[in-house]
Amino acid sequence: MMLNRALRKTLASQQTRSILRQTGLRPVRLIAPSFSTAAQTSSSSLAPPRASSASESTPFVSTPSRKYEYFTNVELTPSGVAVIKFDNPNKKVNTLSFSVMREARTLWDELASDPALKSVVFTSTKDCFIAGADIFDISSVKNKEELVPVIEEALMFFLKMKERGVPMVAAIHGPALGGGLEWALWCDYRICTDSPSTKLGLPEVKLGLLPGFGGTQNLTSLVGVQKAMDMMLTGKDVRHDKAKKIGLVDLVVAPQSLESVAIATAEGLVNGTIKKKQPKKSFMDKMIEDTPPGQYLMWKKIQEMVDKNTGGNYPAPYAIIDCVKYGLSHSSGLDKYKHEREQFAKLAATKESEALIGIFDAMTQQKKNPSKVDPLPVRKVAVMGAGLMGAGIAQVTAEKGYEVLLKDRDDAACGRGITYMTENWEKKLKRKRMTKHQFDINTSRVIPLADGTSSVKRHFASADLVIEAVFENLELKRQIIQQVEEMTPDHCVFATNTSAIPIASIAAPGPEVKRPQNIVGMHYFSPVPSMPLLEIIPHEGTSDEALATAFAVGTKQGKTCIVVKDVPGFYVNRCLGPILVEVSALVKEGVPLETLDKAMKKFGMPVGPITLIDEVGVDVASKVSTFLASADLGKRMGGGDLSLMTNMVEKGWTGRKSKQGFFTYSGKKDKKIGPQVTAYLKEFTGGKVSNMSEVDIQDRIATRLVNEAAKCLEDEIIENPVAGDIGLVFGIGFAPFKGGPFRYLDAVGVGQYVDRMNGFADTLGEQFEPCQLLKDYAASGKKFHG
Ligand SMILES: C/C=C/C(=O)SCCNC(=O)CCNC(=O)[C@H](O)C(C)(C)COP(=O)(O)OP(=O)(O)OC[C@H]1O[C@@H](n2cnc3c(N)ncnc32)[C@H](O)[C@@H]1OP(=O)(O)O
Repeated sequence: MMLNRALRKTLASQQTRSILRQTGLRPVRLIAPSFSTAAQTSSSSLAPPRASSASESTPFVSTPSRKYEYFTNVELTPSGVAVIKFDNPNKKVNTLSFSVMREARTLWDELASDPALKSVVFTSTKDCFIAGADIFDISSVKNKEELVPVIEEALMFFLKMKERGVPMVAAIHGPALGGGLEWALWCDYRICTDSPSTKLGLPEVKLGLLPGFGGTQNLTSLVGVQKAMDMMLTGKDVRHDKAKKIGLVDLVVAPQSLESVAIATAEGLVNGTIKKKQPKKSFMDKMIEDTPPGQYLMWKKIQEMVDKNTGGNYPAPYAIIDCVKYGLSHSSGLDKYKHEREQFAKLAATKESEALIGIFDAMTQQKKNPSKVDPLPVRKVAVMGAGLMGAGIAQVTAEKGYEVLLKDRDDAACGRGITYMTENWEKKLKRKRMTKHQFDINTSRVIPLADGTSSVKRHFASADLVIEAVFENLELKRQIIQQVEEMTPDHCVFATNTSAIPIASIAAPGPEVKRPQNIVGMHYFSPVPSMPLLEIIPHEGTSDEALATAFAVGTKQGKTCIVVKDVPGFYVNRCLGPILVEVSALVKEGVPLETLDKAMKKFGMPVGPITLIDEVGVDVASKVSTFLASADLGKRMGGGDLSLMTNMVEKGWTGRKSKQGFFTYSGKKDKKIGPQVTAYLKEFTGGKVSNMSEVDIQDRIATRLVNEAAKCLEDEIIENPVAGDIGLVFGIGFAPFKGGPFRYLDAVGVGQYVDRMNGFADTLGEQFEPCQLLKDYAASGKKFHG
């Protein structure tokens, strides 16, 4: 959410443009990226004096074995700096679990009583500062009211540390998220590294929560309302340069200098050579945040954005707004923190939070490679086909450090692919989501190769993985395999990006295919750079190595991977089939298109089904649904009239791309239902108009989707409900606050769901009959998630 930009736009339109030019867009000076550079400007307060080296430290606790479970032995330097290092044993990241917080209190009590203590540095032994409060501890508390005293204890602990009156420095390398950043916000000085892994953020909103360790208050005082709201309402993290620019950190250094600079800073804060920074606001920010008209506009804009983005379905953003507003009107005393923790506990008890935490858990679980063997080492990836799909795959592959060959039939086709990638990277560069250095490296990693280029064979001779993204044509795909097998080494994995052709047919042994064991399906979603899901489809003969390799590369490309069975539509499109039929049935019954879209947006889908069809293309939706209708889904594809879309394709109404689908598009945002579509629908429906209730529309579409997901689980097309949830949330945007189809079933109650489906089956037909698995769960009262 570009809150700042939006507010500036509003204010600018109110005769403040000149002020904006003079003040609001003034460039902010960035800090030198490493300590060595900072040290050259030694008179600046940004350049701390040389640190007493870590090797001069004397052990504070000189036990031979480790004294604390979650911290390394704390050291006190000769100048009285205590270096406290978070170090969760046997875990990749540090979290603030209940036990860590308990031990932190004990540690502090011991440390604070030492008169030699002059200042403190908090840092970590891992490539992670702190990933936040422990999400699983929060989930494990059944009665969420019990979280209030737990958070109160944490707050008392932070206050107690502050009361000791010694300067505290947070030395951050790697993620400092949620409660981790909140810990740093209690410190007097924050230093972070310029490593790409360093990111600072308050992502609690993504878990349906709010920052409960004082974050809503402390972040707002530090960086101002607009920037704090932007961070807290979107949950997005910021990198070192942005963190410095907005005043979230005071200093940025190279990782190798972090500890010594932090110690030197702590010493400087004690002896007065370094001053604690006071938050500063630009003139424009003061106008917006500190004047009644500015505040009025600011809150109006924030409210509008939250309403638009959440559809009223997510309580957390509203609670965050409430806490910040409360804090601004109760700025002194501890009331504002009390209010914050009470709101936190309320949110933690919501079903939305439970669902969103479920998604986090599922995403984490899906990062684990399910294969029994190690993936093959992959250095070079060849992408066949430089269309939208191929270029997108090449882009995400190059971004993650692989060498990429982008092959197509001629220079023009390769050029289009390269242009697509370059334009995307230029956008990132412009938005400061990528440095010029990264841009240059990425572009240099991709080698375009047109058919017939003399070096093709040489390049392919060292490819470890080939991903094919050409037309959906079985013969063509097999011809490509033949070419590739001739040029590549024996270990090279061949991944086919198909949405419709069975992997088994592509990999069937024959003159074209000699290494079927190396073939696996990798089904990407379009547009590849922004869609988070990847379906990985082994056929019966796929080797464990090939599967493991596809999974590892997909995960490294930033995708959440689910392994699915080789059946028509795989998982996501298979579930989409029954929805498309049901949409055609509802349209045939005379439900207006806008009503359909509105109902499903209210259900929580990011866009309604009519808009979705126009966006993916009426031709694509029509092809998928007719393909699935002729596949093995039987009665589950019944009950509609797919000529709705095939007629449209014949008319050339293919959706947004042709400016004419269900809607007529006249601009980026302008769309309406034109007279030709109204006339067509009149003919299609026989003039019927239905005033079906919103709930009935939602249930008719949702039941068919959810039933198909359950049938996929019954038929072992997906491995478990976790994969089923993540697949539909990330693949088609199934309401994230419902947590996916299986969490949704658990929340509604499978028994009730089955009753609803049976009711529809009685009146509308067998396409609504619940699958056996749903009937079994309804009978036993079992839940999909524990
Ligand atoms: C009042 C305060 C409230 C809060 O603070 S709520 C929590 C807010 N924090 C977050 O939402 C951050 C969540 N975590 C992440 O975004 C990522 O993780 C990281 C960026 C920190 C690291 O990513 P990567 O390097 O890819 O590792 P990985 O596979 O995601 O996680 C490694 C292990 O760490 C566990 N983990 C990560 N964060 C937390 C957490 N906040 N609470 C509990 N566990 C966490 C995972 O589950 C997994 O565990 P396993 O290895 O057993 O699968």
